[in-house]
Amino acid sequence: MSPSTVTSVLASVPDPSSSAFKKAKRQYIRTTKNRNQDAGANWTPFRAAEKKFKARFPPPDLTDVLDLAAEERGEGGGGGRAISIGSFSDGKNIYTVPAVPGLVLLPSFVSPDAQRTLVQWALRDHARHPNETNLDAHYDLPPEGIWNAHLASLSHPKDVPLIKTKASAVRVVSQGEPSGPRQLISNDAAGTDNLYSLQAIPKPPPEPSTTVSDCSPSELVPKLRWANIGWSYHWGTKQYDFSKGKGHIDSRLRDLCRSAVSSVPWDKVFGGDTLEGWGDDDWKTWNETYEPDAGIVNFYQTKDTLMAHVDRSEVCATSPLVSISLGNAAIFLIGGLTREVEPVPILLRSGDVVIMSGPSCRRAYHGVPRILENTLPEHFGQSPRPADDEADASVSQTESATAVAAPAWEPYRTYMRNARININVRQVFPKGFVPGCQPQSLRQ
Ligand SMILES: O=C(O)CCC(=O)C(=O)O
Ligand SMILES: [Fe+2]
Repeated sequence: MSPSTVTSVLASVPDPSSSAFKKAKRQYIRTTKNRNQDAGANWTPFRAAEKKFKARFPPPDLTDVLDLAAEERGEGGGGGRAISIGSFSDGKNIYTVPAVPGLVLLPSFVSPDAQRTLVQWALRDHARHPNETNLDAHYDLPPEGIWNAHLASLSHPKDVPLIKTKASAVRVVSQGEPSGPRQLISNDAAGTDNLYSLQAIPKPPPEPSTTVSDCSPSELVPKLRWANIGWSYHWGTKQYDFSKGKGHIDSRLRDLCRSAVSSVPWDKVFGGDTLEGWGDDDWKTWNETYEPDAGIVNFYQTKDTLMAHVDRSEVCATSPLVSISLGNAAIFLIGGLTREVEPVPILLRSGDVVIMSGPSCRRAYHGVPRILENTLPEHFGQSPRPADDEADASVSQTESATAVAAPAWEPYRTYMRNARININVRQVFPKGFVPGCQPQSLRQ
């Protein structure tokens, strides 16, 4: 990483004279006083990397983080770990990372205009009924969704109805705070062979927390953590609940994902492969068969992390998972089929697209141990072009005239100052398949 990149990224790590740094140091001394010096000896390489990047004190050394923006500027941020396999007309590259076969990185694929549109889409149009969010288990949310209730409360501050909790007087076992980290639940990998037994597993609604209280929409907005799109993901069992039907996937998001997938020269990614572990479907047909049908919108506050996990609930175990980063930058770790594989740390900036594809990468452990504070790009200070509300969010490689700041954008900017949004889009089923048909239909 070049000195200029190091400086801009390290701006997110507290300065040693700041009170945040001193507080982190005090906390570190307090919590490590009685710690066994060998505590880290049994950590897997993945766990050790998570610990390193999560640490508030001492602040992590980011020198080895794969930074493709620096690579694009010719400053060598890839350290030889990423290979360009193609480029767009504006000169931006498409990269693979040989250590993780099937991983494709498209830095700055989403234009600043489209990033702002996607942020609006995620908060305003997506995190609301009928899509499920993490808050639904615990609160009676208004039908217009928590974000629109928050906007209304900003316009009418004197008349803000409280959001009521769902917990009844009966004591129930809490499943944790609504804003807490994701639970560690081990789930069976979905496939054509066990789809029907996985469907039969009971998928009860989550228990409402008894430790939360009624609060205003604005207090709840920072507690938003995820929203489902398309097929409904059941977080308790980590399996899809097809009985709920297939939710809508916004056509602009679908087109964006399809354009990312079709821009990749797949023969350069998998051309030398033996096709072992691929099943029926392989990369040669993705231009016709790739069809996103589910996804999770992740909302991170800058202190949040996402622990190591494998996304194994999709029947399509090799087709591309398209992951779009918006807002503050993050460290993304991706390793291999077990936590024993040393992960590659990758700096993901707003507008970057990660594609996880093929049998190794789709089942690789990955996670987000750190969001980097104060890395919101400047263009989040500008409102989208007026037409963007309805406009196509697809990649416009040519940036439009600077937008005039509009009061309507201000709440989004304020939210994004301390946030990162990740839109994680998956293909659960082969194109055209409808669950509930005979199992054989998957194999035709
Ligand atoms: O936030 C990210 O970049 C990754 C999210 C992720 O891995 C997931 O939603 O499964
Ligand atoms: Fe994931």
